[in-house]
Amino acid sequence: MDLSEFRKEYSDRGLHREDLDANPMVQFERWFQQAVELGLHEPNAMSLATVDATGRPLLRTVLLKYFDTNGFVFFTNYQSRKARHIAENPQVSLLFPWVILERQVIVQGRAEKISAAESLKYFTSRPRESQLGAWVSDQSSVISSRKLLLQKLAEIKQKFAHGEVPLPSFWGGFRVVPETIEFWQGGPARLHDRFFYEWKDAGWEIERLSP
Ligand SMILES: Cc1cc2nc3c(=O)[nH]c(=O)nc-3n(C[C@H](O)[C@H](O)[C@H](O)COP(=O)(O)O)c2cc1C
Repeated sequence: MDLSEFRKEYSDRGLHREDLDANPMVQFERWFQQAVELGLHEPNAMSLATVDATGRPLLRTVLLKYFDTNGFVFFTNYQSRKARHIAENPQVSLLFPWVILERQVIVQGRAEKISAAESLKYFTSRPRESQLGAWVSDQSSVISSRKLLLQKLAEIKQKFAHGEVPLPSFWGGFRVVPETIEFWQGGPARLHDRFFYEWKDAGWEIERLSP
């Protein structure tokens, strides 16, 4: 299938140096809020790239659950493939594909496990079904059938029939502490605007990159 005629001209909305906040997390918050206001489906869905011990990269989607000046936090199974990669190499990359806004944000940084207390705070805010689901899935391992998962769910439901569902020791959050963050805004004639923030000696430096 030839897709060479799939071509869109981008608007001249532009991104100007003087409009950027000195702190990329503040800039990210602005863009995130605009994505929410536009009604984007799952604006907090992001691609997470990890690298295994042999240097092979792998991407998957995860949901950003909160962010602040310390970084971006997502939740997962600590025994999953992504968690194994992070244990071998904590350098990761995140990508927010806000294509409908003619935008993308790319983050490079280090992934760090958050504390169990911080994970618990989020875990208790989840619906009970999601809490039980965390117990059921031995994420990224091979399973012979879906039936097995449903059996396990029934067992877990019985086990935790009364009271609160405890936080599994194998489940929690990672914080991606950003080292670089790039904001990309599509422009006419493929002359897009790109601004690259890099953390250097206790401060953020900003450079414009050629599209
Ligand atoms: C929209 C969307 C959101 C997802 N959110 C998460 C998430 O927040 N955490 C998670 O562990 N997996 C999430 N997943 C599933 C992951 O993409 C992936 O299949 C899973 O984490 C296993 O990845 P791994 O085997 O590389 O560790 C999501 C998938 C999609 C499509």
